[in-house]
Amino acid sequence: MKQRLVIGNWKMNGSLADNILWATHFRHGLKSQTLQDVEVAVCPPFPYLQSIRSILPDIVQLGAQDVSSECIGAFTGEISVNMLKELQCRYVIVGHSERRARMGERDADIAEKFKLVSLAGLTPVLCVGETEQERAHGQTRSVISHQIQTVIDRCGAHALRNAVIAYEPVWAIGTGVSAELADIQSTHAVIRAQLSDNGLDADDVTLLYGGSLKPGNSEEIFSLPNVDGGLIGGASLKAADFLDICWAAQTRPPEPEMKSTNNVRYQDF
Ligand SMILES: O=C(CO)COP(=O)(O)O
Repeated sequence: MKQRLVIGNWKMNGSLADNILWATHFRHGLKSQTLQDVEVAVCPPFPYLQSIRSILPDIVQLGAQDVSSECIGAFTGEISVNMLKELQCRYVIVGHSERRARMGERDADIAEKFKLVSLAGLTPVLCVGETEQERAHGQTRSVISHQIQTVIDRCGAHALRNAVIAYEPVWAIGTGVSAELADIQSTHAVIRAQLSDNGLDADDVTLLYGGSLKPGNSEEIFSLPNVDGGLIGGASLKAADFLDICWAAQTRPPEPEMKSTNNVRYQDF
């Protein structure tokens, strides 16, 4: 079975002190049991990348929440892919719906970012998903298909090999209401069909679900045959919750007593 991937996207949350505490708790929590068949990554805010890297064990990968579509030069406030590489990022999120909506990022900008990330040898995490309105108009498939096709047309299908696509229905993000299992399953199947129409194998691309994924629903979502893991926002902000999601992603589940249902396990740290 394919290794699952669990990525925490902290967005613009926490102070330096909070995030250092999170990483310290997570490191201690990981010691309680070896994670099997799961790759874990966290995407802290840019200024904290280096501090978090220095605390987390090497088995936890670092990711960035965004990247510039330019390589170098007079682009005030931008962060290049080479800078992310220097900071030991392995994953780079591109096209998150919050950036599409609030920063006006278009599919073409996102495809450019995707290209730079893959050329740099890092792994792009392409976020796709429909808004509430698009869903109500029955446009889910066409929206997602366009988001993916723009990247394929700009970068070539081969660029998606070993890449990650995260299906994040916009209406499920931060709402506490995740998509129905059947909808996740069918949308992921549609994405896989599009990838295969473009000459890719089903296993070439890691397909994540994101949107109100939490300890209470992660096990059933990860059990869907087309889901290779999750991209987690709110529930990644508590180390204990994120750890529980990581345990749930294991293909061989942990012993029941190793699972945490609250933060008690961390009181000593
Ligand atoms: O946007 C997300 C991850 O990128 C999902 O956020 P939530 O898990 O808070 O719904």
